[in-house]
Amino acid sequence: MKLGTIGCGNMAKAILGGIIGKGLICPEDIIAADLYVPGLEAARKSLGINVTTDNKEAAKADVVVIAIKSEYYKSVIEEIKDVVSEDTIFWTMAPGITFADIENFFGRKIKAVRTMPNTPAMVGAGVTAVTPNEQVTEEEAKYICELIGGFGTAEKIPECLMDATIPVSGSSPAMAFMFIEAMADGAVREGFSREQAYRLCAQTVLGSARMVLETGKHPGELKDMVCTPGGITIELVKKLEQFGFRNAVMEGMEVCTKCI
Ligand SMILES: NC(=O)C1=CN([C@@H]2O[C@H](COP(=O)(O)OP(=O)(O)OC[C@H]3O[C@@H](n4cnc5c(N)ncnc54)[C@H](OP(=O)(O)O)[C@@H]3O)[C@@H](O)[C@H]2O)C=CC1
Ligand SMILES: O=C(O)[C@@H]1CCC=N1
Repeated sequence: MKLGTIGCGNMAKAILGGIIGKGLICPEDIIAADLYVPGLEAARKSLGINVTTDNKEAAKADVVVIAIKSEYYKSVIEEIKDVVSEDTIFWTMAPGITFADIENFFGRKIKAVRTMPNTPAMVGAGVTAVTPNEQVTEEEAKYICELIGGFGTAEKIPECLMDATIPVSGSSPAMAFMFIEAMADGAVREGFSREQAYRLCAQTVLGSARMVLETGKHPGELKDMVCTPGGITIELVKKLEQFGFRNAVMEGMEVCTKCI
């Protein structure tokens, strides 16, 4: 299988790094198109892939990943639609671009898979929401999920939840990084070095996330295990609630979805 990407920015490079690193597709069978030549050259050097400034070249691949902003989809599809065959799997990752939009831009039915990846893909720990359209066979959907497995895990969801997934997993690394940064600021206030503060805080978040995934216990139960009766952790919980911690998170997620 040959894979092409249109757009070779942060997400495309993260995805390609995982797919190549896991040996799922060799670099020689990958071609990335972008307008930004220095970025393409850097990707060619670091990943060993073919690069081009001609989107049509990348669109001739069997699987075509569209890793550009939502607002460019219409014009890019206009540019490539004649070289995209009925067997091509068109892999999207842009907020708000629906199957109906894609069909409308192409003016015909095509095989499409909508995804919402996230940047932890850069370290092979991404989670990607995925939904194939009716033209994609089960075998093809399985293959795309295998490729996604190169940079993390895949979660199949219905198309109606795709936009709601953005604040849940697509954008939420930003929230997680802000949380780690805020914790580290608190640690620095107490006298820790930045380096040690980031290690302590990031490892704590990583370990806590693993507990949720590996114990299967409710996060509230895990939180309760930290809160010694009459102890000091429950004071921390109370203070966070007083400042609207959960509400701030949910409000942020709501506005993110509304912006799509
Ligand atoms: N970053 C993230 O965490 C996530 C991003 N996404 C989605 O993935 C997509 C890509 O995002 P991301 O990688 O962060 O963005 P980047 O800006 O890092 O990469 C996009 C690349 O596409 C190039 N580009 C723009 N227009 C064209 C065009 N007409 N033809 C070819 N290349 C073009 C850009 O060039 P130039 O800079 O010159 O415009 C840029 O190099 C977006 O739809 C985003 O919403 C989804 C989930 C997570
Ligand atoms: O901010 C954005 O538009 C993209 C979508 C999900 C993460 N980043």
